[in-house]
Amino acid sequence: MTAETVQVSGVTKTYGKVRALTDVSCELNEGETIALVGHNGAGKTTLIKLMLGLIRPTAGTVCVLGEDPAAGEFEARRSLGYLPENVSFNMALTGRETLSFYARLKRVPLASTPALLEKVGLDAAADRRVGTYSKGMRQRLGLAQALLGQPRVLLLDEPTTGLDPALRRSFYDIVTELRSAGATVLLSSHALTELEGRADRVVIVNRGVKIADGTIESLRRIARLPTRIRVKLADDRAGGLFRTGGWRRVNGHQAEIDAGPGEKIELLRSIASPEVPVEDIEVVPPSLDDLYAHFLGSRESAG
Ligand SMILES: Nc1ncnc2c1ncn2[C@@H]1O[C@H](COP(=O)(O)OP(=O)(O)OP(=O)(O)O)[C@@H](O)[C@H]1O
Repeated sequence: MTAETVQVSGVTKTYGKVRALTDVSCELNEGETIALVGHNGAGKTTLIKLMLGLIRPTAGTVCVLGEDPAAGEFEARRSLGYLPENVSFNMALTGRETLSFYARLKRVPLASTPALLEKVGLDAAADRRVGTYSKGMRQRLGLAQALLGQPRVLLLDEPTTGLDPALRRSFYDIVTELRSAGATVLLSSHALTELEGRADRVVIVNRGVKIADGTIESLRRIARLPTRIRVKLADDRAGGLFRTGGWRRVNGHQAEIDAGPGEKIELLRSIASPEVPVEDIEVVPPSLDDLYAHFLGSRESAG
């Protein structure tokens, strides 16, 4: 069994009259990458700040690496890495000086910083002032700071904002490496499409309430959303294809249908018939965007 690193139990957090989280419970495990997904203001940053011990829950408990993160002597703090949504650095310092500053704060050996700068692709720019860095470079410096001390739990708030596609890929390569080393990586994000295939689990929050929590596969099973089957026909003849109701012609050579749970295999068999001049078949399962919209919609209609 995998070990639990973070445990949030029945947490409610209010800021004055604003209720940011209501009775949220979730566990994060070792070697797991979790996507924390929700609208603006859903409560994602609040949840991360609670895990960091920057704020205290109004009700409920938070336990990180066996300790209360808001306690004065939170020993496990050095095993936590955090990348805030908006990284702000002293513009007058160089990248190397900035990272050394954080290494001292975290009591991490300074000797570990050059390798981190290299890991995030900033070695060549390490002696330039941060004020001359692009947004993506600052984001990468933020990531290097979060990686100081080989954290066991990494909390990354909107980490890929400002990164171009190549940098995003190298960012996710780093995340994969950390996960393999047993770290818990929590990524809060709006960029749902890029999280597919990268997150082991998805936690969806809406207006401070957790509305879904599971692997993408399990959420697909629960949501029972249709899988889209798209076929490319070799010519204008559709053969017996349209005998099955539900098909839509996309254009002269393409048609698609939404297959409900349990219908997919039967539909694929009917397409495989020699009567149908199929050139290509594409099977598109519901995306994370579709699942998110589904869970949000079912919550809204329930309440
Ligand atoms: N210090 C604060 N004082 C008062 N209200 C706050 C405070 N911090 C957050 N809130 C409110 O709590 C709610 C949750 O905010 P939070 O920042 O956790 O959301 P979020 O999901 O991270 O949003 P975003 O995606 O926009 O970053 C919002 O209504 C926000 O306005």
